[in-house]
Amino acid sequence: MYKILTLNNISVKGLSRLPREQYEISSDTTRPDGILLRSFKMHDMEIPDSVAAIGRAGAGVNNIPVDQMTKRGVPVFNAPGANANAVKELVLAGLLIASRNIYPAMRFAGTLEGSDAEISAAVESGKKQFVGSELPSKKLGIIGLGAIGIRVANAASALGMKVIGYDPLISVENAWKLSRKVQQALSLDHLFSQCDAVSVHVPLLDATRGLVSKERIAMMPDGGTIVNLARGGICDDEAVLAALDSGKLNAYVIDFPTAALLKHPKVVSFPHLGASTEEAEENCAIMVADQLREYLEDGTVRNSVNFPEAVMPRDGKGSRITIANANVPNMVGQISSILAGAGLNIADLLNKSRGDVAYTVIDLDGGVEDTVLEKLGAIEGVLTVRHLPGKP
Ligand SMILES: NC(=O)C1=CN([C@@H]2O[C@H](COP(=O)(O)OP(=O)(O)OC[C@H]3O[C@@H](n4cnc5c(N)ncnc54)[C@H](O)[C@@H]3O)[C@@H](O)[C@H]2O)C=CC1
Ligand SMILES: O=C(O)C(=O)COP(=O)(O)O
Repeated sequence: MYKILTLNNISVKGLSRLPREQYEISSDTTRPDGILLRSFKMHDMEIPDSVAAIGRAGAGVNNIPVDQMTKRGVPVFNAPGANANAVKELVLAGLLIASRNIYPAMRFAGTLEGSDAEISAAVESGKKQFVGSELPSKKLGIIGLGAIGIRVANAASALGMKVIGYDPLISVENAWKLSRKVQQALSLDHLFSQCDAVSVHVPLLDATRGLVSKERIAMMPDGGTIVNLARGGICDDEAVLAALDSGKLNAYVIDFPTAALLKHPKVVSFPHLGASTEEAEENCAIMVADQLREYLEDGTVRNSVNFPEAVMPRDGKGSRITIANANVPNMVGQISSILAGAGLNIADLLNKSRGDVAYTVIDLDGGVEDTVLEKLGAIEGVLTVRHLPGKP
């Protein structure tokens, strides 16, 4: 029986991918084999050494101590693209809320009292305070052309906006998906200096912290909008607030409000709502539950943020061993010597590496003794050894 600890509410459709006769799922289990979570902050948590894998039902993994898990040989999975449409829709909503002054206009309408005739008169005289602008008159800069950025760029372009994107690490697959109308920015400064609105869609990393800075905001045309549904910290909030006060910026759309941001009338705050749709919650939970199950049962690695992709078909009968180790020379040599020394025949073998981690999947013709697993675990640099018995 595998034990799964949930640290957030995970969609039932996702959890149902883990059969109850094999999986015990609980929010307070001890010694779990796997963890499923959304935005729970794991950095201050003691992660039991029983944990073999972690599944993030979403995109961002800055709430998970990924480096620490890599050193332990524990893969962290996420659900790339599974909530991207939900975020795209909220970005478009944010742009429209800001450009049409929808929030103050709704507040104004909500305060009106009197007869229908009086309300009608107040509506007609009051509406001039909320005159907005239309999206096609604006140029939008997208920073980060991943699952979300691509969708925002294509949708904004289809709505008639001029769109320019910046992503020096764009994948070939994503580049193929980008509308031909989207221009390429050669640098961040090139993007900021010509965009009325800028939307960030990068992970929070050392390299992206404070990316929307005082200096870059100063390059924008007056009256601009910043949209940040990516993570708090990517924009320098103090610089944004100062630019809102001076009129340099007209609006800041944020999914990660702080006390200072909530007080400002030009800030459009959402309560981290980007991925909160039934569809996205289900998509993410299903994707990550499937990946966690495949890893626990077969050692397959798909969509990990710290492990190499490793998919080796399995006939199911023989034993499978998986080994995560430091990515140094002669590991496969040492592993196969130990197996040969124990008289075990390797039926199939896959070895992949990514950064500091290498991962080996070995199918054996027969079973394997615990003493052999102990010898494998004792090789210097080996992080984890898992034995996945054959299935009938
Ligand atoms: N508000 C919400 O509920 C949600 C927020 N997010 C946030 O959005 C982020 C992006 O999500 P996805 O598009 O799904 O991820 P993704 O991994 O598909 O795309 C990220 C893109 O950023 C690019 N990138 C990385 N560093 C960069 C840099 N320094 N400059 C420019 N581009 C850079 C990468 O090349 C990649 O193309 C997540 O990491 C997460 O923080 C994601 C989903 C929901
Ligand atoms: O997927 C992401 O990165 C998100 O920010 C979504 O967070 P959530 O799962 O809604 O807590």
